[in-house]
Amino acid sequence: MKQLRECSIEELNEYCEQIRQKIIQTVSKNGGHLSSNVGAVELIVAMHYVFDIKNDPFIFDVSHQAYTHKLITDRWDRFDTLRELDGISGYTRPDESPYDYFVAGHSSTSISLAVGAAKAIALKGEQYKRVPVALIGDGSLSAGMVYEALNELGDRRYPVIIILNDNKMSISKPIGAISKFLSSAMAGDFYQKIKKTTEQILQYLPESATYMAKKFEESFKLITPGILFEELGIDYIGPIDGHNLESLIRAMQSAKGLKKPVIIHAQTLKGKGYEMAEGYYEKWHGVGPFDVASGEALKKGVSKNATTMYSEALMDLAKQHENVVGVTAAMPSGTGLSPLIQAYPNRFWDVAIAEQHAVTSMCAMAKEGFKPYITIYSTFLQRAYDQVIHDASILNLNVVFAIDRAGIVGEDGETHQGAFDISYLSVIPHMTLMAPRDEKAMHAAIRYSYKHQGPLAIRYPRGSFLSCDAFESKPFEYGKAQLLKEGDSKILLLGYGSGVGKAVATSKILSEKGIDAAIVDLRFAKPLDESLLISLALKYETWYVFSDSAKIGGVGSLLMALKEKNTLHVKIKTFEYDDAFITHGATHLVEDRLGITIEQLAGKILEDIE
Ligand SMILES: Cc1ncc(C[n+]2csc(CCOP(=O)(O)OP(=O)(O)O)c2C)c(N)n1
Ligand SMILES: CC(=O)[C@@H](O)[C@H](O)COP(=O)(O)O
Ligand SMILES: [Mg+2]
Repeated sequence: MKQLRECSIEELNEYCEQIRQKIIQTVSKNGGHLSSNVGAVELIVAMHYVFDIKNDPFIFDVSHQAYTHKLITDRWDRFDTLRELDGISGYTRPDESPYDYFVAGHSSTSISLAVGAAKAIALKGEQYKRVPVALIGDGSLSAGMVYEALNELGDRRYPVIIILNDNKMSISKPIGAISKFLSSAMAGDFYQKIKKTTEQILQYLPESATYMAKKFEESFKLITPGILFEELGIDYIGPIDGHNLESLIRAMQSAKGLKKPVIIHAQTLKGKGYEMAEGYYEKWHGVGPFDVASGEALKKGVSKNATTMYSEALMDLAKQHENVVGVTAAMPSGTGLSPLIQAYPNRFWDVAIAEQHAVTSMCAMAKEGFKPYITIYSTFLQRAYDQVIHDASILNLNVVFAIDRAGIVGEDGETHQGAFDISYLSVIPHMTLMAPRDEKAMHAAIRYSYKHQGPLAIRYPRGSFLSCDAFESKPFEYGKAQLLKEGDSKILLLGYGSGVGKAVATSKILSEKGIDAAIVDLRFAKPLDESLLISLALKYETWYVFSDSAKIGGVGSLLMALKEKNTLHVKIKTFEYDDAFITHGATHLVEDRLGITIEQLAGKILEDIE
């Protein structure tokens, strides 16, 4: 394969087509982020053509759109292992390739990384030999962290190239003034025509007139999105066609020559090159395996997932109580809030990728007497941790954190696992933690949540619960657990949330071996049901904890504290996650790697008994 820079535009376009087909074929088999990636092919090929991957930091925001970068660098042959356990990650990972500058998965970090890299480059005296290049999408431009970075960059003026991939989509249709501003009319054809006409006139005018004409063209920037960036001290180039390699290469070369902060505004079509996905389709952002010809999903979800259960339960509550409101941070379908936003557009909002704003704005609504449901993935709530403490908990406000994707999420890997919410929330005064074990319990939890006083976190998994139908569903009562079954042995299995189903399944394996374990559904991790647990300690001396969460600060450690406080004579062993980030791959394979499948857990208990 020739070096990119030796290729003609025709050859580069051909190469883009090969890359696009490779992405479509691979994602159709493995699943992954389709429309973001096929829409960014020319952008990334042009980046590699103009900039030096061995020298210039290539920084991909979220990096879910970086498949082309992986294919160009050193991973074409391994690309069919995309998102598989021990395979290529769906995000950039420096431990996967030296060409991946930084890890990503959470949005809007790229410009801060570029500013930091630029500072380091300047301090090392490499300022004009290396330049950070950040690729960021229009959706990711809505998060506050971007403006923290632009604020400094525009002032310090380090040479940094920002490539804005504006496909007028986040996961779903983007909301907010910034996306409206980016797609303001003047950024479209009219401005391009004026620009082209100006350039044509320029060719025939004497030098002196050129200056005036240049000023005339510059003045038009005042009515393009460029004004936002130019006023912040960031030079603006665009808007340009993000699928036209010649325009992209020319823009990137001129940006590189400016040796100052520049943003290139490239307009692309999300899903470009796979017709069914071209345009504004939320469903083609993150997909499971699908048939390329028909676009049909190959794996249909069998049982109702926890997200749908939550969505239905919240809809019931919203119908009953007008003061129920809620937000999502740019994930209306992923969190199940779409039906509520449609049914009650004045009470449920998508606030864009703005988790901190989501939390704090809902705290003001709670202060005003509303009952907000802040609906957010466990991993993305990490972005608003201070707001949970500072704005929701100190005032002991009646806000509900509906924490989706709690536990192992699978192919998204380290940056997305919902491992830490129990640990990071249980330490906050006034915070209550609870978790339903199945659909009936989800409805009961949401009914309970409405009357709960103070901040309340309800966690539930990606996908569906394991069945617990054998046991009666009871209304939730503050701090109360539910003893599901007594046992003849001295063994007690304590489940929390999705862990209850695992405890139930494990107990079935034990009973086949003649071991009759008791099972308790904790229902609350904070506060624990102290009186019940003290009484159970008298009968069951060995406790096994089932919770999809990190060990440190998790349910097991909360139980250890209760044991210490009450001098309980019990041995406690938790099956929560060790102190390590959890890799990507199908959840059941990852759990097997961690040794926490039901069969493995039953085996560990049997080993202890022997
Ligand atoms: C902090 C954070 N919140 C939410 C998400 C979920 N998320 C992943 S990609 C995405 C949309 C990004 O849109 P854009 O930047 O326009 O990229 P595109 O997919 O359109 O190329 C969102 C909301 C995330 N990765 N990080
Ligand atoms: C890139 C990103 O962060 C999201 O697209 C995420 O992958 C969605 O996860 P779910 O598939 O669990 O909704
Ligand atoms: Mg976008």
